[in-house]
Amino acid sequence: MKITIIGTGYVGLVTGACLAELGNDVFCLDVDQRKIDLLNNGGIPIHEPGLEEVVARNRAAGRIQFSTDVAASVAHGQLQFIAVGTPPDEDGSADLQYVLAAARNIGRHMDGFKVIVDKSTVPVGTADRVAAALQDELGKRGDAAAGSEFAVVSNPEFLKEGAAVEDFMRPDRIVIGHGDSPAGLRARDLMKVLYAPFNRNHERTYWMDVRSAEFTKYAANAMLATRISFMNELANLADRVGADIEAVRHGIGSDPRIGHSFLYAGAGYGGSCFPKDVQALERTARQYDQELLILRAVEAVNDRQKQVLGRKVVQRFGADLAGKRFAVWGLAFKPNTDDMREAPSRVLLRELIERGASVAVYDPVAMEEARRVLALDLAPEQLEKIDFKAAPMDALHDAEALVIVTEWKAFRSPDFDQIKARLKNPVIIDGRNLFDPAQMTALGVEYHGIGRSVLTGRPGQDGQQEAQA
Ligand SMILES: NC(=O)c1ccc[n+]([C@@H]2O[C@H](COP(=O)([O-])OP(=O)(O)OC[C@H]3O[C@@H](n4cnc5c(N)ncnc54)[C@H](O)[C@@H]3O)[C@@H](O)[C@H]2O)c1
Ligand SMILES: O=c1ccn([C@@H]2O[C@H](COP(=O)(O)OP(=O)(O)O[C@H]3O[C@H](CO)[C@@H](O)[C@H](O)[C@H]3O)[C@@H](O)[C@H]2O)c(=O)[nH]1
Repeated sequence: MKITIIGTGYVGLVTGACLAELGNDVFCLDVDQRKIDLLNNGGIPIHEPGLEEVVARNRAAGRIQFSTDVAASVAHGQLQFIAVGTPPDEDGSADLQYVLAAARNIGRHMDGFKVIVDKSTVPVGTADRVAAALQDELGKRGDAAAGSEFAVVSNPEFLKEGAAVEDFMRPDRIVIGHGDSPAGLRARDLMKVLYAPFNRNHERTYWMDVRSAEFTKYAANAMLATRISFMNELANLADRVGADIEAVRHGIGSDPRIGHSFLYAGAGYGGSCFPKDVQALERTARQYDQELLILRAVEAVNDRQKQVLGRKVVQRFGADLAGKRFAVWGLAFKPNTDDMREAPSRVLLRELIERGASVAVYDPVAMEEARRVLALDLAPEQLEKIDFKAAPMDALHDAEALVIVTEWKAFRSPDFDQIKARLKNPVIIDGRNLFDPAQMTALGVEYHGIGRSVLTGRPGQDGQQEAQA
């Protein structure tokens, strides 16, 4: 099929590349000329495992093209995917300006039947606004195409960064919301053909009305964020009462009604989705005079959890960190990505620097993006306190402690003798619970995990700051 993808970011590029991989003829549009030039020169603007190969293969086969030409993009696909950003507005609601601009562009140039597929994460009711914006543009036209038909369907995306290609190619489910007008049913039939290759083994598509599909996306992210905040809150309590949150995780996850996924306590959730989507759903509820109490707490717990590593440093080394140096491993909000959006490392670095410390940092792929983002977060003299190192062990020299923020695979089995030899004190503060506390004690490492104080003989102590917060 001929498909246009509007927005060539994480979701648009992965969607375009994967649909091309299935034999479709894909046109990727973006307003960012630099991004399009980079892609046309064989580059990839994001770090996403496997993506470069899929893009290269399909570019060579002539199945994917990149352009800023709006008219050509509208002419190309009968299916027009909207995959532009929906960042939080000042009040936390989703900013729909890019989505509506894309809709207007389609209305301005379309000629004949089009299906607008909303892949961006958008509040319930957005499809109606997309249809209205597009219709408004059509109404301004005096040509024969002004009466063109269209349908808006909702097809939210559930891929995770760092595993985006895999998630897209092997989805747990495909959610499609469509209307039941003749145009809506025609759109449903085209979507059925498009997604048929994903349904060969078993049917993965859930067909529903448009509003339910829009809602499903927020419900999924809100549920996952809730599980994380729930576990983080319990981990802080475990630190105080002397229980091991990892044992508790296994103990509850073995109940199939609960399951093992997304129960890892840590330094808080980040990324471009959970923080903004939880906020946006709360905002939608308020617009309808309802308060989502659970989600308000999920957000508050996460804001506090992002400070947990800073609190553990202060608890161990005191509030005044002037003249002290710390090593930080991991900057990206999660492994296998260079995405720094809402990354807990940003909260930690700010706190350490504001308390007078200097920091040596290392991340396997996010160093360049971190430099860009931290330059926006911090004043120039604060930025100077950050030393970007080329290898994890280089960050340890003269540091009071190693703080781990992101669970990259390369950090899982380090040489602890080297770590001990380089650090000033053999202290590891682990925001992702990578290591076995008993093994750390045996190795002579003073280990502070999240919710694991019972195993290091410090129940009550590691939790003190949480109690005061
Ligand atoms: N990143 C994820 O893991 C993920 C997963 C599922 C859903 N989502 C949702 O998908 C949407 C896109 O997210 P993303 O992370 O891919 O964003 P992104 O910021 O990486 O990419 C968005 C792209 O859209 C382009 N753009 C903006 N306006 C445009 C226009 N009028 N025409 C053409 N291009 C335009 C931007 O230049 C940018 O390249 C959001 O709603 C997000 O919530 C994201
Ligand atoms: O048990 C867990 C699992 C995750 N996290 C953190 O949660 C954040 C988000 O992780 P993850 O969900 O793996 O990454 P995202 O790429 O943000 O993906 C989420 O957001 C996307 C955008 O909406 C959705 O498409 C995905 O389904 C959804 O998982 C990261 O900071 C993780 O460190 C935890 O702290 N504990």
